[in-house]
Amino acid sequence: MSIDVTQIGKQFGTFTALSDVTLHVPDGQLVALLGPSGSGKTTLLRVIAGLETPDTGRVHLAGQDVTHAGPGERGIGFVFQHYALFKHMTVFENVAFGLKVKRGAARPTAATIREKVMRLLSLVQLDWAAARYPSQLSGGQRQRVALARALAVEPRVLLLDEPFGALDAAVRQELRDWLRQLHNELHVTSVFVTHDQEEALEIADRIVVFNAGRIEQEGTPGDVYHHPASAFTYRFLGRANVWQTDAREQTLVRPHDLHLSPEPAPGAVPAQIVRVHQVGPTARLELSRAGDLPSLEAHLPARDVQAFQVGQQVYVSPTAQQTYSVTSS
Ligand SMILES: Nc1ncnc2c1ncn2[C@@H]1O[C@H](COP(=O)(O)OP(=O)(O)OP(=O)(O)O)[C@@H](O)[C@H]1O
Repeated sequence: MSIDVTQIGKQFGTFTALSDVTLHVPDGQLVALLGPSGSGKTTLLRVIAGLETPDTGRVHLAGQDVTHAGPGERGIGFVFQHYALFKHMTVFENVAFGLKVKRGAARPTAATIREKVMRLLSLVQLDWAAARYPSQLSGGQRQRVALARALAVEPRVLLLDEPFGALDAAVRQELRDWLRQLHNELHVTSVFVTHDQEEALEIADRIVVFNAGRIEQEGTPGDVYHHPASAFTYRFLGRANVWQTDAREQTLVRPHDLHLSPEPAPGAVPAQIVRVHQVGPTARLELSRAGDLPSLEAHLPARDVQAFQVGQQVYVSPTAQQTYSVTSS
């Protein structure tokens, strides 16, 4: 089911949480809302869910105006950062809950509920844990139960608010891959809030970058990463060096786009290696430049770093760069 939000504005007192936000999410897409803390991502998710009423603008689901419909009328599933499973219920009962509380004819038979819950549990690879309690599961497993529970009522839209935020890096990675796979199977239109750019770039069909209550840029992961329209997006999507700056313009370079040579080369500027930090396949070098030019961070494949050492003078040139007018940062 497609989602359209049009010119949404939302104030909390004098604070503007959302300003003129217009967004189209086509049916079946997985879209990431990406931005710093406080930029309005969760507020937009809550507006789509009907948990927050916008001051201005409209919300349409599948072309139908739901701006004033309650959350229960929208057919939306929600998964939050902190898995709110019922502690006193087994995994099976947690997933079955939304089906059991349905009223009258909408309530499936016990056999249908059982079959559906077990199918969902096998989809999230937790059928073996049906009789366990949440306290007997890891954080990642609990989050998968939360997702199965949200899917049980067959939502037309799935909203995920930092669903893996509380988990450690390895589990996050595993759940990312798994969520992407699940989405490929189910195609439920999904909106996913994160402040982790890698997470967004890896799993989303489209990325919407938020900055201070506004949409800064939107596009495919490739679009926003390779063609950031502003210094804000460039900086938010990865580490950035200020190569050159003046009153009007600023040139930014990614650490892996800096080329280092022990010998002078055309276009290369002298710098001194201040620190070499090598863990894993990539080495990080800190470089200082003469005068008051900002220092640089360069990333090299670990096998290339042997040629360089702390204190050495090197010559640095960018292999790719982006220039922005200073007002856009
Ligand atoms: N009910 C509320 N009352 C007052 N201010 C609020 C309320 N809800 C959100 N805000 C403010 O609106 C701003 C946007 O909040 P929101 O939660 O949408 O940001 P976010 O981008 O999701 O941030 P985070 O990544 O930290 O969750 C924040 O400054 C927040 O303090």
